[in-house]
Amino acid sequence: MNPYRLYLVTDDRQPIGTLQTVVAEAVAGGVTLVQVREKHGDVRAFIERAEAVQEVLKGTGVPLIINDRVDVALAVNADGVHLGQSDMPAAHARRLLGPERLLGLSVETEQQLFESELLPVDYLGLSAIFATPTKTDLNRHWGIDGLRQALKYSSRPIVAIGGIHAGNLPEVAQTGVHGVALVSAICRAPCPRSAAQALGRLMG
Ligand SMILES: Cc1ncc(COP(=O)(O)OP(=O)(O)O)c(N)n1
Ligand SMILES: Cc1ncsc1CCOP(=O)(O)O
Ligand SMILES: [Mg+2]
Repeated sequence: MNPYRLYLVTDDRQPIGTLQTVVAEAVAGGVTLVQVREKHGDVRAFIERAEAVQEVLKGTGVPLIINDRVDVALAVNADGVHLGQSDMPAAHARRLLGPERLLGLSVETEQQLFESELLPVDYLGLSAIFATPTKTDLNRHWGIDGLRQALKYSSRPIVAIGGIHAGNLPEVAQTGVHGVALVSAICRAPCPRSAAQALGRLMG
């Protein structure tokens, strides 16, 4: 099974109850991987929210990924970590996480894409495909052509992220990308369950 196909990244602005409801609905709608992404609270809040999501995921078979923080992933015994370019280096993270946990890395430039071939990571998050209000500290976007080039070059599974929704997902899926990661198209949907179902169908 390809775990990257429909990858939910949580919205750190949602209260913990909403977070749990969104994750439960999204899993019912077919998401294959869940990342807890916290950019504002302290480490205690991060752990609390990660454990709240973990409770929802229990028994579903959907793995839990922690954004940025290897210590939080180890503390809650998560299934993996997603690292950015200024987080702990991938080799150090791999040593701490062991060989089994999933390790993802964001790549924002061609140079980072080339370097990633030598790193002990399981997948790449190609960041960002399109501009998005969810993350505004990115100054360039891969677009569909950039995504196609990255898929040709990389030996790793690629997850496309940034500004993806039902309207543009067909052209993203057409590239043959391994997965798509989404925040607002699921978390901010009136019904996260049917949004996930519809997005999953578009992924094919
Ligand atoms: C699947 C996936 N891809 C990319 C990112 C972005 O990570 P990063 O560049 O570290 O930025 P933040 O998410 O930490 O703001 C991601 N989180 N997930
Ligand atoms: C976390 C992240 N990394 C690159 S773009 C992005 C935000 C994606 O959010 P949305 O799916 O709402 O555009
Ligand atoms: Mg990060």
